[in-house]
Amino acid sequence: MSKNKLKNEKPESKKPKAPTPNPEVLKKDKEAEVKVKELVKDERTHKVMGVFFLLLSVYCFIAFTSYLFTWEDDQDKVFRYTTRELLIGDVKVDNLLGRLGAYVSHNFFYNGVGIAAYLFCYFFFIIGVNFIVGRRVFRVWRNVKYMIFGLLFISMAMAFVTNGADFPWGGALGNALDKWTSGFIGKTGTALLLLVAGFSWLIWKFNFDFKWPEKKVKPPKPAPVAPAAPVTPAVASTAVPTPAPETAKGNALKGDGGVVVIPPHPEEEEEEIPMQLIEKEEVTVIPAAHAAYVPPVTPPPVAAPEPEMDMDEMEEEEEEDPGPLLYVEEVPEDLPPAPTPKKKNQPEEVAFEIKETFKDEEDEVEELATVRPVVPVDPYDPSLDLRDYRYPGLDLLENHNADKVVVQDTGELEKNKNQIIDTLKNYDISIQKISATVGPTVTLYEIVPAAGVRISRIKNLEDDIALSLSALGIRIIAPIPGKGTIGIEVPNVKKSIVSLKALLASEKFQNSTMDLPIAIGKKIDNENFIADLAKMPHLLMAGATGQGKSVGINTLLVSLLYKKHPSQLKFVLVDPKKVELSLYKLIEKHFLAKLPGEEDAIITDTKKVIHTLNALCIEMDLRYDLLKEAGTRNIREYNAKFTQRRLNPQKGHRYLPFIVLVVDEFADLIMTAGKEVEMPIARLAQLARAVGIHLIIATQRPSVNIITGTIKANFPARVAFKVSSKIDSRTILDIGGAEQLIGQGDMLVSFNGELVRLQCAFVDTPEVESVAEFIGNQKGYPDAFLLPEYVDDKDTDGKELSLADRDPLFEEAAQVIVQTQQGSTSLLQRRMKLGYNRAGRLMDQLESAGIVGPNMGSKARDVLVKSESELQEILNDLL
Ligand SMILES: Nc1ncnc2c1ncn2[C@@H]1O[C@H](COP(=O)(O)OP(=O)(O)OP(=O)(O)O)[C@@H](O)[C@H]1O
Repeated sequence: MSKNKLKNEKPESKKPKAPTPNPEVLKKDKEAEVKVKELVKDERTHKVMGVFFLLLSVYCFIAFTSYLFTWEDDQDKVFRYTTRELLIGDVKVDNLLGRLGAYVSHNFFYNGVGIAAYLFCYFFFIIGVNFIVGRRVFRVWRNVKYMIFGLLFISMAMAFVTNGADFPWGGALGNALDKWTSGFIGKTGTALLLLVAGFSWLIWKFNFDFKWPEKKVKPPKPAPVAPAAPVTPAVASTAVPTPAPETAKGNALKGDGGVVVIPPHPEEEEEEIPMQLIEKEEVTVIPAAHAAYVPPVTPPPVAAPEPEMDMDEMEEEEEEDPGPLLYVEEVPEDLPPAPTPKKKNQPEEVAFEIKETFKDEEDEVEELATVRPVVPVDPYDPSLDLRDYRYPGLDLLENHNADKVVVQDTGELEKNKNQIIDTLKNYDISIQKISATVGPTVTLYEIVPAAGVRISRIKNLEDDIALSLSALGIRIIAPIPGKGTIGIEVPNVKKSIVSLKALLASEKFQNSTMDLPIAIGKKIDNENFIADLAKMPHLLMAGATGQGKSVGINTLLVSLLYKKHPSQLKFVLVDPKKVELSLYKLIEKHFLAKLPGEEDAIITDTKKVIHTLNALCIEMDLRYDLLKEAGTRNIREYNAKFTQRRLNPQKGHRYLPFIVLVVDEFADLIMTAGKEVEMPIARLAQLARAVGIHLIIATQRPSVNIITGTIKANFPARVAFKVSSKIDSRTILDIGGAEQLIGQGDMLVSFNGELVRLQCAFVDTPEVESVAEFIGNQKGYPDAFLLPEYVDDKDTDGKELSLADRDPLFEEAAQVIVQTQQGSTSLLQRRMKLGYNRAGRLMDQLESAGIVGPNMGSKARDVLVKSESELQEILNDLL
């Protein structure tokens, strides 16, 4: 904390507890506070615990193994001496790990569980691994159960088998169990008990197939008819809903999606489904005749068959699934498909589909029963698609010597203070008090003027004070909003760099729960300025060339990359300068969005910018439709509902990532495309906030013809680096001051009605490159996030009703309309992810082909073609 206060000559200022005009000055840096709770939650604490347990495991292993060879001598000593004498005294033992090793091993083996003590090494090991890796690699509860069983069984078995041996094979526990059981059921009974327990465990673990060879097995029916859903145990464990075929419709018991789930009758199942399958699915498999119909669902992307679950996994399922075995429940019709790759052990998500494999005489049961376990459902986790994604580490960033405290010359501070006082005195302005706050780039001198002094007088002396201090970039804030003081910002002779690394490492950023946290820089009092882009909700940046805009954009982008998973955020990058954002090409498959069919995700061509902006507008409209259908008001509520699986992906619902549009040189776009760019930007700025689309627009030339009133009105948050004139400053901030900045990341942020001076955090190009490389080297999505297609009206004008030039999606649209029998443009939009214009044109073409009737205003058009075969004939005729 580099906060210094200068004392005034006035006596009252010397009072130790004089009220400071600026309580902020005295504010402690909150980063220093370390709360125990946070410490416990801290990843590093977990890693330390992990290392501890791993070492404990190794320690026990060495001690135990050594004990196997040295027990005879060491046991003697352990018996001979008291614990105190043994541990503190000077007894010589042979155990590799000394007296403690001998003592611990003796207690584990002799007084404990004998050779089964090695189970503790295993247990410490799994705890250690779980802590270090930071996730449940080993299931602890399952292993605890195995441990308890293992300790009892192994110690007792060893005591029984080695009865009378000198070495404590079974330990005190084994001997006691053996003694009691032998007395109770005799030696033979104990042997049988141990065999039963041993075999039970083996069967439970490995589930051997005890098939009696001669047993007549009723010939099973051929494998399921449904082409997309073969009935195999693998499918049974698939976490993705599978389609029910058309034939199932005839047997629907409940068209509204209700499901009756009945455990199978053991006799019915026994001969046709392998034992394992029956056991696994006993909760969900039902005889087809009893099953209610679940409406067919679209097949999910092909999922690799899962290996069969072993009994442990089933056991886990049972533990985790408190749901009843028999229940009748409405299936929430809007259940999204589970994410791929699928999580093992997610019985709640299993959509099991079984085709009755044999008919009875009346051929009654030829149907597919689709059963969906209904409660409870795991929340949908969009990040599971890239479940192994690792967030970039802070080690990829540089400190830029930011940790070195740049000590300001106190002499200089004193000199400046005196100069300010003298200059004001020259104009007959006396002051009560003056204090200084040293920031990274400027020092703020706060003045409390004497009673009766008019603030405007001090304000008018800006140039004189600058002259007297012979410094550039002096800014006078009169008064400082919210305080009864006047601020004079004077550039420091020695400036310190604010490294992005320090900001990202700060507690405020690390613990932030903001939707889109951006670490912008440090305030004058060295407080970190971290804001939520989602709340801003857009950012307009201006600054003359070379003043830090590009660094500023990188700072924002890198902050977001450090906090967001690729499933949660997509960038649309517009870079007319072609070089500034090209580094981000590496993260195309993780974080970038682009137009379908485009090669490059970073847009440099003005024409493509227009298409992309319009595509974003379409995406915005589509998102609003989705929000409306879901009965939600914003992306947060919508995504919350979707992750709770209360929205049906079959109806077009999907998890909506935030989209951040970054335009590096807006002026260039406006010069070349004018209104064509301005209009979609203004639309997005006005409306896109609620649907999670946010804009960061930067420009070198903040003139009124570029930052028009429409644009300005929709960008409440604005950032100004140094600009060349007061007029530019007024254009961007509605107030002068940005022309007084000193460059190199010195900036003014106007946000929430406040104007704050910040030193922008610095991140260098090689750092951005290594972050992008780190992300880019990881497995990404198959392609960038695709925006909806946009077809320029101008490209198609005059052709639309000519069938020869019909839209490439014509056939697909016709099929959608005929299958659903709804002549609705918005249906086409949603199903095919199209913009309104294109869907409207397609509808007109369908009308010309006689597939739908004429436009009926707000009502859907009539569908004139009633079956797909009829449609096929029409399409063939059109060829
Ligand atoms: N926050 C910062 N801290 C320290 N130095 C900075 C900071 N931001 C920028 N600089 C310095 O200023 C130089 C120019 O910055 P930058 O490239 O971001 O300017 P620009 O406004 O994007 O310029 P142009 O419009 O010409 O691309 C950087 O190379 C760096 O040396």
